[in-house]
Amino acid sequence: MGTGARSVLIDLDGTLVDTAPDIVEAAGRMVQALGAAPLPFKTVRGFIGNGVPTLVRRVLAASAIAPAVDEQHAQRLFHRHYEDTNGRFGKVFPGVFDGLDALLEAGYRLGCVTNKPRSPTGVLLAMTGLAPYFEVVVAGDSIAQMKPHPEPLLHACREMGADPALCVLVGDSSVDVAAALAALMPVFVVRYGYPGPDGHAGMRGAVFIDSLAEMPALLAAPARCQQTWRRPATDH
Ligand SMILES: O=C(O)COP(=O)(O)O
Ligand SMILES: [Mg+2]
Repeated sequence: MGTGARSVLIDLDGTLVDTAPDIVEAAGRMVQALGAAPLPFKTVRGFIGNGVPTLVRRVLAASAIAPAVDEQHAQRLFHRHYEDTNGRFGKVFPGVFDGLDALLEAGYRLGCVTNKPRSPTGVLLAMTGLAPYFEVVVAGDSIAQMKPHPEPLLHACREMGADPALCVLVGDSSVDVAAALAALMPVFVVRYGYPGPDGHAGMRGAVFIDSLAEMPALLAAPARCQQTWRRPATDH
């Protein structure tokens, strides 16, 4: 195998599931409950990636809502509405089930590392039928740190009893790229996800893919993967 990787850690929002419709709807209902008009879909989709507290903060800052509004209160509103919208409008991206099946077939072990909180993560993975694929799930409130900190990735490895040097990450955002590089893991980025405010331009060291189904062949292709190993963030 090219990377020598034995385990594949995979992001959730924007990588496995197109959750933006559910998240944007819940954020819109939160904003309406606070007396303002919902923001455009694309604006809120661009705020996804750093977990709920950051999403809520960004939505409040971009909305015509009194600056005095209590962030904790807004977060509670978001969570309440997201309980209702979670898994309702979003869909598993094309190629995901094929990719996961092929990875398991090829002998890789799988972990899911998301900044989404544990409770809705569990619900969504169960609803979509994705839960059985993953040996471990590390969510946004599982430990003290979230991506872009490397610790959630390293924590997932510890939980799996896997060597981080033999893991890769598949994600969609600059948060995933930063976390993987800090954990010294090769990182693969799906082009269809939610890259964050700076788009794909700043994602140095990432290998881009169009479908998770490409992963088994890529992990077995020495040239491309070794390039990722040897060229972390600073080199491009
Ligand atoms: O909840 C978020 O902000 C992002 O979640 P993700 O890490 O699965 O993309
Ligand atoms: Mg994501």
